[in-house]
Amino acid sequence: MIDRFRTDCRYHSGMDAPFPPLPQDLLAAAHRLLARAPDCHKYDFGRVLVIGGSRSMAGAPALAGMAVLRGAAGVVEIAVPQAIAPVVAGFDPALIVHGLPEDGGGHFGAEALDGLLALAQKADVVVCGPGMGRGPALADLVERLWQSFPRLLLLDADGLNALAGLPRERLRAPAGSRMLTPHAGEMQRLLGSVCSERAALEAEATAYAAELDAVLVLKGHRTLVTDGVRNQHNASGGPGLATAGTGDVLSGLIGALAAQGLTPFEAARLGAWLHGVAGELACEALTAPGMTAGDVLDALPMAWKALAE
Ligand SMILES: NC(=O)C1=CN([C@@H]2O[C@H](COP(=O)(O)OP(=O)(O)OC[C@H]3O[C@@H](n4cnc5c(N)ncnc54)[C@H](O)[C@@H]3O)[C@@H](O)[C@H]2O)[C@@H](O)CC1
Ligand SMILES: Nc1ncnc2c1ncn2[C@@H]1O[C@H](COP(=O)(O)OP(=O)(O)O)[C@@H](O)[C@H]1O
Ligand SMILES: [Mg+2]
Repeated sequence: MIDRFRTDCRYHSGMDAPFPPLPQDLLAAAHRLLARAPDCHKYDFGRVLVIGGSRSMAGAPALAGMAVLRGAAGVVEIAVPQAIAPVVAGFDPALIVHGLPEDGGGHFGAEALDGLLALAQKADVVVCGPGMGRGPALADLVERLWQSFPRLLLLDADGLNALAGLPRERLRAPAGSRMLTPHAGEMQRLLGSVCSERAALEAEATAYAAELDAVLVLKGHRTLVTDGVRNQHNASGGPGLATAGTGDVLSGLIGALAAQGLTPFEAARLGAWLHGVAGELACEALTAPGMTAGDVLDALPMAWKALAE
């Protein structure tokens, strides 16, 4: 019964090792993150800005922000519409939260754009989209970030929905590295097509990543990480991750790894691996039906430990 339960929590059942091995080429990068100098300080580990949230979705940017910290970046700032700022800050005292002007629907308003771009200037990585909703100013925000932010911009959730509404010719000249983390539904929206077969969707996603010169993480069972040329599937994780908010955790985690100096392709692959291992650990402790995204966050320290071993 116990063995059956353990294998239900992961999709590499049948392996002897407790977790699927990390691909060899990521080991050196992973161990660089684990080794900290005695005189280090938080700004050695990068700053991430999370932009997201809306009146009904305060949890998504909070989960992403917490995953930035559990992903070992030194500092996270979270920018949200002002009405939800106290709620988001209440998730954890380590979060720095900025409230920006909102429209009547509880999304960022047009007056928030300059403030958001100013906050981005200090960040090594911007994660934009979790819980952001679909307000009228958001396409403009994403277009301006795409064209002007000179470091890694990671778009997830409603950041991707805003991107899907922009003509592709306006995305030709990004100012820095770009990463997209869609689930299958968001990927189809980006492509503007319905593609229900996974292999065909992966092929289209790869071509899309190449066209945009972006790293793309197509999430789900055996998450694909592609930069349009290199394609890698993640081997960790399992069905316990099919619960609200786990994608928000992944976006913050990948942002944190990139802020610590991993390349976007490395950060996406290591992030997917750690996230999957944390999902397996949470599932083994709590069952797939019983676990939540907060449990994945709480299991991330043990996933780091698995990496260290
Ligand atoms: N506590 C919170 O504040 C939470 C907020 N969330 C936010 O909710 C907003 C909507 O996100 P949703 O993920 O619901 O997406 P959407 O509502 O944009 O898309 C969901 C649609 O895509 C379809 N779909 C096809 N393949 C899918 C797949 N593999 N996974 C999921 N859906 C698939 C679904 O059937 C559904 O029709 C985002 O801003 C997201 O960040 C969620 O992350 C959940 C938690
Ligand atoms: N059946 C599954 N097997 C493995 N991983 C899964 C499965 N279902 C969902 N996941 C993972 O859970 C996360 C869900 O992300 P997403 O759909 O964006 O959720 P949300 O928007 O609610 O945060 C992704 O990392 C995805 O790979
Ligand atoms: Mg999501």
